[in-house]
Amino acid sequence: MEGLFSLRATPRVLVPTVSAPNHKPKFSISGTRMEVQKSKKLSVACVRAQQSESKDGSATVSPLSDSQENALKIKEWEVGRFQDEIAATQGIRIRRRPPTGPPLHYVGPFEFRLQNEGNTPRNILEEIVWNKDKEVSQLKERKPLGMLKKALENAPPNRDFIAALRASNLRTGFPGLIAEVKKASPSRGILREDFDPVEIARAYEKGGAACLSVLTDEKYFKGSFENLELIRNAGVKCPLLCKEFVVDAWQIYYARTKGADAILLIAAVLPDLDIRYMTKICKMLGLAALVEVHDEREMDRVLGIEGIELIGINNRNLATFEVDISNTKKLLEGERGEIIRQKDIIVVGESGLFTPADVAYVQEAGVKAILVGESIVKQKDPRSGITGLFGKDISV
Ligand SMILES: O=P(O)(O)OC[C@@H](O)[C@@H](O)c1c[nH]c2ccccc12
Repeated sequence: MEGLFSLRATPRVLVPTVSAPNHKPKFSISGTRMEVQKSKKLSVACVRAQQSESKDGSATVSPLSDSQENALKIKEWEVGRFQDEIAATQGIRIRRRPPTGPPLHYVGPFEFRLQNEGNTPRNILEEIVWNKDKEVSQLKERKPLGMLKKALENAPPNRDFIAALRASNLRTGFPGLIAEVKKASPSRGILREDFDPVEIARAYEKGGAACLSVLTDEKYFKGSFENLELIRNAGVKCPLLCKEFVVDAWQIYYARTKGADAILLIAAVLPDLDIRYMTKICKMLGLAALVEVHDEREMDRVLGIEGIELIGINNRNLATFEVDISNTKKLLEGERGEIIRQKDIIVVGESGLFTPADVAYVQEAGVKAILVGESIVKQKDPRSGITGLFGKDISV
């Protein structure tokens, strides 16, 4: 069941036949293999191509009639509903895109009407995801996957993100540090006015960071892929995490072409099937996947997925911004901690870490790595910010 209605992250999706009670499409697209696209234009084009393929394989383009376009819109709307329903069964409350409401002719005084909650995101994470979804569909049109795949040949070589964390943990006896190049956030506003990403990255490296995290979201975090590329091309040796809101596998390829060594996958946004599929793509591309959870349910989902090597526990709830570092401890207690040790998964304590006592607390809870932004990026000299964070100079 789950596999049938995979999200648009999945390149090829079997669209189920669902009959609309009051609408009889004049043609059937059931069983058609098509990519579920938000962009109606693209989907229409896709079905058109399917439709027009003749027996001898030659393609002729025949325009869709109004009723065919309507049938397609209904399918798209229905698939969108299924996606949200599947996500909801996994406790995911983030909807991938704004509800559009059923096509007009699909509702009526005597027909059933599904509620359209309106186009207002329920929280900041949902708003970011909706925005990202739009952004990605536009980018994809300019740089289709085929083009990205070619660009991979010229991508900078991969560095081993997880090995760097393990090595740093062994070398210093502290959790390996992923230091975040972060200019701003929706919860904290601007963190640093004089923001030179390369200078900050170099300072982090000198200060003993094992890896770096580079925010690439522009709208909410004032980050960019340009920053990622600049840092990568400046010869910084620490492996780089692309800190993005991934809603589409296309973004993983894109991150790799820009020199990322790891990418973030957020369990509050991505259903299990997406996480499975995306971690496989990461492996194929030689990227580490940092799978982020923030509550027990997300942790249990992720622990049930084969092949997960790196889990981040976010102490900040991305929907409410509340920060509580005891979250890391809570999620590592008991059986969960046991499974993590057995599977040799590296856990990263994320967000809200400011002092040596904070670091000791999450280390005691079982993390082998930490992800820190605000407390070190705000220091005049981020290098000494690292020394302050650990209460010790950890540089090589
Ligand atoms: O600045 P802090 O509190 O040290 O947090 C860093 C990092 O954990 C945080 O930026 C983060 C964790 N997960 C995210 C997901 C998206 C955006 C940002 C984040």
